[in-house]
This record gives sequence, structure tokens and C-alpha cells, in this order.
Amino acid sequence: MRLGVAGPVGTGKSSLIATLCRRLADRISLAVVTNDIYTDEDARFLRAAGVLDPERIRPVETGACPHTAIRDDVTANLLAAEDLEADFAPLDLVVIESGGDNLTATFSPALVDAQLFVLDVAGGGDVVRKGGPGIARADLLVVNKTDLGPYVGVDVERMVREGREARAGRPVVALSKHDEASVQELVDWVLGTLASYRAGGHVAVDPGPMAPHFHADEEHEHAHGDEPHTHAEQHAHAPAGTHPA
Ligand SMILES: Nc1nc2c(ncn2[C@@H]2O[C@H](COP(=O)(O)OP(=O)(O)OP(=O)(O)O)[C@@H](O)[C@H]2O)c(=O)[nH]1
Repeated sequence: MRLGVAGPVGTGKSSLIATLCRRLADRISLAVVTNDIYTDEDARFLRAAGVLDPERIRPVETGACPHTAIRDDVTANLLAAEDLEADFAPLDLVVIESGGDNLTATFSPALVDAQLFVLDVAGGGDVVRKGGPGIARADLLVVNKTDLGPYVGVDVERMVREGREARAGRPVVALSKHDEASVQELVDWVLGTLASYRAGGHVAVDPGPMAPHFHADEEHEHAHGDEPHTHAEQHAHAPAGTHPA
């Protein structure tokens, strides 16, 4: 299974992956692809953490806006994942870390089977309310660094509650690398998703368009976090031939 980890800069994606490696490397066969714009910093961080055979950690240097390499043209990441899968066959899990991006960035289902979106409480309690496809529809939303809540004046419980409300029943994990119970919850989700994937019960979903559009002659009923319109719905009133295929 390929698992994507996306989220804004500094929310704790590399630390989360290091935690997963620490907890899972002796139970399943793992590899990691990292994405940075200009460097291989995240790969070096993970190698230095000593949580996985350094050969199993491969950097992709995107040279462009991070979402380009995980959503628009996934070639470099596909090659890195396929190389790891060939070199260390059979692998159970390849984790692909996105470069830190903004709230619109999600993985293409052409690259990953499941994806999680990482926010942190230090980024502010209102971030969840700002919405976006990753927050609303990634397979898992992680509200990270819950231990920092008291220091940054963020009501963590409220942030998590608003996360659940935005996701129509999809799961949310409130995580801190210093809180063992929350780490266990994350590990359980990953292993549960892997089991479901192996049993054929997990289907890769596209969290959706970055900004679903609507037409001025339609009533816009969809609030943040709701399902996006389907293409057919969006164009239901358009005269034939007025939109590109
Ligand atoms: N207090 C606290 N700090 C954390 C936690 N998780 C990560 N951090 C810290 O947050 C900072 C950023 O973590 P990273 O894992 O580098 O974040 P990232 O999302 O990979 O960053 P980019 O790759 O630059 O986007 C580091 O100083 C971590 O030690 C946590 O659960 N609690």
C-alpha cells in the first residue's frame, strides 16, 4: 500500500513518519519517499533519526510547487516508489511525504492508495474551519502537536470537534508524539487501513478538486466540507458544447 502524508509546512509530517517507522519497522516491510522543493532535507532527517535502513528512504527534489509532484505530474514519485518496491520486494507499505504545502494540496489517487492530511495546533485553532479537500476528505485528518495547545492558546478539543464536523464521519486523530495513546491510535489506523487494502476493501479516493466551482445561475448550497458537485451536476444547466471535455 502507498500512503501519502500531506499538510502545511512544519506541521510534523516528517516526525509523524519517523514515529510510524519506529513503531512499525520491525513488524512490516517499510520504505519512505520524501519530497522537498530544493533539498533532500526530509530524507536526511529521517536517515539521521535512525528509524529505518537509510537505503529505504529516497528523496524526490521537486524543484516546483510541492503539489505539482504529488498531484499534477506524479512521475518522479511513481518512479521512486516503484524503484523501492522493486529493490525491497515485497514491501508492505511505502509512505510518501509531500513537501510542506498549503490547504489545497492533496495526492492523486494515481500515486497513493490512502492519504492523511496533517494540521498542527500551533498553526492556529481556526485552520480546520478554513477547509479544503485534504481537511474534508483525506482518508485521515491528523490534528498534530496537541501538547502545544496550552502554550498557543488553542482549544484542542474544539479544533478536533470542528475537524470531525468538517469530515462527515471520516476519522480524525488528535496526535502528539509525546502522547503514547495517540500514537497507538495512529498506528492502529495505519495497520487497519493496510489490512482493509489487502482484503480489497480499501479503494483510493480523490479528495477532490482544489476549488469546486459553481455557476452564477445556480444556488450555491455546498458549505466547506460538503461533498463537491459532480461534474455532471456542475454543468447540468450548461448548454451542450459550451465547456471543454
Ligand atoms: N511539541 C511537539 N512538537 C512536534 C510534534 N511533532 C513534531 N513536532 C516538531 O515540529 C517541528 C516540525 O516538524 P517536522 O516533522 O519537521 O514537520 P514537517 O511537516 O515535516 O515540516 P516540512 O517538511 O518542513 O513541511 C519539529 O521541530 C518537530 O520536533 C509534536 O507532537 N509535539
